[in-house]
Formats: sequence, structure tokens, C-alpha cells
Amino acid sequence: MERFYSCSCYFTDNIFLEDYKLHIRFISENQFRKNYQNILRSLGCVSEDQFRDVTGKIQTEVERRRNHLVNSAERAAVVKETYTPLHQHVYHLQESFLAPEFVEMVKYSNSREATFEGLLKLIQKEAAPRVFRFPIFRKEFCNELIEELEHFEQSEAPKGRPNTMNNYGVTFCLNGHREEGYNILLNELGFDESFITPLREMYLRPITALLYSDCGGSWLDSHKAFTVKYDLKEDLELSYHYDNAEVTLNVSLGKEFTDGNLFFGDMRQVPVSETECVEVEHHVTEALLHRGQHMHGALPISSGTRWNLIVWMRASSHRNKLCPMCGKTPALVESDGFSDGFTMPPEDATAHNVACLLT
Ligand SMILES: O=C(O)CCC(=O)C(=O)O
Ligand SMILES: [Fe+2]
Repeated sequence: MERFYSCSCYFTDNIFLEDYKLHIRFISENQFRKNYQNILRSLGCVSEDQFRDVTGKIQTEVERRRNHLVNSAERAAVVKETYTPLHQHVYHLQESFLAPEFVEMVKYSNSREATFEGLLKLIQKEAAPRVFRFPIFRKEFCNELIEELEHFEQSEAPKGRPNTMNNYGVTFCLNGHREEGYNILLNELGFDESFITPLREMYLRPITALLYSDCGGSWLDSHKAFTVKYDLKEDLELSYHYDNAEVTLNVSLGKEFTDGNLFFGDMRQVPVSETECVEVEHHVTEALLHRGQHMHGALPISSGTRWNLIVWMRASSHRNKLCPMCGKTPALVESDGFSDGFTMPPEDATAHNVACLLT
């Protein structure tokens, strides 16, 4: 497998200060004081003790991020060794899980005569500008997948815990960027290789190549997949944010719930004050596809439990030019698995290997 990397901004940018509802960047104490002391003062952080409390929390969060990789790999290893699935078969993608309409769309997209307009005719709905909705899974599969996820939740197996800066693990970062939290990370549970990767490569990519060719849709070569759950006792909603993705797949798996529509604004570069949001219903068994940088959120549910499968799909060829999180040329840091989907250009990789050999 190709080697994937993260951008070093993961350790410095988009850190959320819960107490002040402020998103910050932390490079050094000096820089931090210079950039944020006045803002923090105006938000009530006036004494030196309060300031020290803030920098302590930042350090904890940075530490959590530094450890995330090792912890995640450890959890995946323990899950593999100790967790017994309830429905073993749901880990292996089969065409019988898929809605016939979706299989048709894929077949069409793979055909020689496929065009954007032709595919649009097959898609049930463009729910908001460039947000497409269509059936993807059969109901029986959605039910079994939820049963499997609940079984995992109730098991002793280790799970990614919420970080210190949020309730159930959802941190909203600068520009609304969404941080990983108390979601089930599907690579830790063993869904990547035989489910999400074939879903992306064999089924979704032919479609995204037609719908999103301008934002990497033809070249989606990695992903980060997880599930989100909203419950009256846990998280109810998700604030306005953008994803660390070129194209996002969002599937409504169930169970029963009321409200909880999604809303879409504009691309992230457009200020919120100039944005008009469109509400989009999301139906169980259906998929929504949208651009990762298209700002969106989820409205609160008012009853029931809402489970969604989210796949942030990445195109290294696209993001290698500009990190979608910090907006700069990515500063690559070594990581594991698909990391954040950056790859090293061949000339740099050669230089890197030479450097390693010499040291
Ligand atoms: O709850 C939803 O449907 C939206 C989830 C989402 O946008 C995300 O996890 O990035
Ligand atoms: Fe999102």
C-alpha cells in the first residue's frame, strides 16, 4: 500500500477552548499570548491563573493528539484479538447489501457512454447545490450493521474515548472543522479492508468521478470512516463545520428518530454572514454525497436514536497541493494507515530516502 501522511497542523491548529468557545492555534507560549491574550481577556480570562489553566488544557489536547496514533493502533490490535462480532458477515461488502438503484448508478457510471447529466437522471435528488441523495443500502443490512455497532458499544472492547474538550467527543474547531471524537472509528473495528475500501474503489469512485471531477472525485485514494450516533442522552446535533475530506459520503442507517435534518451552507471560504443555509432531509438507507469543504451541520433530533455512517474520502493528488485544514502546503508527518490522506511526491520521497540513508 502507498504510504500516507498527515499534515503537521494537526498538532498546532484548530484547538478548541471549551470554556471560552474559542478556537486557537498554538505554536509557542509567546505566539499564543501575542495572538490570543486580548481576545481571551475580553472573554473573561483575566487572571494569570486562568491563563495558566488555558495553556494547561491546550497541552493536554496536544498530548492527546500526539498519542492518538499509538492509542488507536493499540485499540485496533486489542479489538482484533478480543472482540467477537455479532454479525461477522457485515464486515465483508457484498452486492446483496446494496440498493438496486445504487447498483444501477454504478453500472451506468462505469459504462462508456456515462455523462454527468446521464447520472443525474438516475439520481433521485440533488437536495442542495451539489449535494446528491440516493438509496445506497438495503434496510436489512442497515439493521444488521446497527446491531453490530451496538454490540460493539456494549462490549468490553476498547473504544476511542471522548477527549477532554467536549461532551461526547465532538470538538468543533476553527472554521468549524470537525475533530474526531466519540465515534466508532471503523478502521479500529476492522471495517476498512473488506468493506470501506471496496465500497470506495468499486462503487463510489465511478460516481464521484462524474459528480466531483473538479475536487478530486476521480482520484479518491484513501478515507477515514466512522459512525456517529445522536441520542437524547448523548449528542443531539452537530454544529456547522467542514470535513477533512474532498468528498464525503453520509449514510443514514437508522434507527427511528424525529428531526435531525442536515443543513448546508456555502463553501468554507464564504463568511457565514453571507450564507443562506438549505435544510436537507436524510432518510434511512439513503446516502448523501457532498464536497468536504461544503459547510454543513446536523440539526438536533427530538426523539429516538440516529446512527450515520460517515466516510471522509480523500484524493492525495488534490490535497498534496494544499492542506484542506490549514490551507497551506502540507508539512508531512509520518503516520499510520491512511493517516490524513497525503502522499509524498516521488521526487521528495527520493530525497527523503537519501536523507534517511545518510543519517
Ligand atoms: O450527523 C450527520 O449526519 C453529519 C455528520 C458529519 O457531518 C460529520 O461527521 O462530519
Ligand atoms: Fe461533516
